[in-house]
Amino acid sequence: MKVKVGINGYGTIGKRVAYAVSKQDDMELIGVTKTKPDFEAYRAKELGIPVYAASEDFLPRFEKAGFEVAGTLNDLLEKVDVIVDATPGGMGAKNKALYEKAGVKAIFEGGEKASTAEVSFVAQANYEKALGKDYVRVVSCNTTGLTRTLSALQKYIDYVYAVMIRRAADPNDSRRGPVNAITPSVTVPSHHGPDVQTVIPINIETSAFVVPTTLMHVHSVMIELKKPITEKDVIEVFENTTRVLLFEKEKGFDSTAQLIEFARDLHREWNNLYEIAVWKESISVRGNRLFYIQAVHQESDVVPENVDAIRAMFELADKWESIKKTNRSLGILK
Ligand SMILES: NC(=O)C1=CN([C@@H]2O[C@H](COP(=O)(O)OP(=O)(O)OC[C@H]3O[C@@H](n4cnc5c(N)ncnc54)[C@H](O)[C@@H]3O)[C@@H](O)[C@H]2O)C=CC1
Ligand SMILES: O=C(OP(=O)(O)O)[C@H](O)COP(=O)(O)O
Repeated sequence: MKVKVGINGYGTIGKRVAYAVSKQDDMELIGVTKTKPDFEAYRAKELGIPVYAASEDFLPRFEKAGFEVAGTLNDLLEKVDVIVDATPGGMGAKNKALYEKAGVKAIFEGGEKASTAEVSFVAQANYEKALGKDYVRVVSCNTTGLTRTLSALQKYIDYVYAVMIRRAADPNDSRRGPVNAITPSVTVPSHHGPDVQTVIPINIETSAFVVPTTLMHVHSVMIELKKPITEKDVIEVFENTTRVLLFEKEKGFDSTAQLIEFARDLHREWNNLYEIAVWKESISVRGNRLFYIQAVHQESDVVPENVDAIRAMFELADKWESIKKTNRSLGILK
């Protein structure tokens, strides 16, 4: 059986999840919704993806442009087993009633509150919790990044403090720019720590800043250790952690710019870097404190999580079978 998947909200995350779903042999991409017939809608059509109007209200825009849609969101919901809601943050909670009415399972993204879904999800940390569930939230890019590395170190953690240096906008988002400022989240701790706690039970606080860059987020992580671990051990843990890669400044990875260039050199679609990038030299143990610095490609790290969430919701595979299958299909290095 192939799970029939629809995508509501074909933006930064939605189009990448659509691509990833189309790469799975146990899933079928049935269609995507658009609010307007822009270049992304035309490109989807060229790729053979059925395009639906996000609601009846948007139909006149498509009619005016002579863009033939396959129907509206309600028509799409009749054809799918699961809908991935990748609409702007907060909209998913409002859409949930439509999904419930249609009897369709739904995945929500990190812009939604944890209470929107039955479980907040990062595959390698809590895949089993999503088995058979109807509503799953794939947590935000930052929460996914923190959870990937912290879950690998969980047994050593007494307390975590992390500083989140967040990109101001995605590369295609000219509405939020130009920017020339650093914006602190003045509510300390920022929402990221509590959000990690929706996935793994650790003691964590975060503070956050938005800076004028579009490429990636960077996290400076400090862990107070419950039991000793050496730098060599931490390197070994990360070497053996899926969807986490070590990068060396020594080899020219000075900044997020070279990490993105690396993804380009791999000929990754949209220069996606699905893996969390940890700077190897930044891993430092001083007394009972462990420090490291990592970067998160906000546009893509949650994409494999959406695929695994679908598998868990339909109980198509166990955790490692799903993670390995997703990794292979997207060229994730380990
Ligand atoms: N961009 C990022 O860095 C990340 C975003 N997320 C989360 O993913 C979700 C989607 O974010 P993005 O893809 O960045 O947003 P986006 O703005 O790039 O895409 C949202 C898409 O939804 C469309 N849309 C607007 N109103 C709609 C409606 N009523 N019905 C259907 N579609 C509608 C927009 O036209 C756009 O194509 C949010 O919850 C966000 O917090 C999660 C991880 C990273
Ligand atoms: O949705 C996101 O960014 P955005 O709300 O700035 O577009 C990213 O997932 C980052 O979100 P977070 O900083 O709340 O983890």
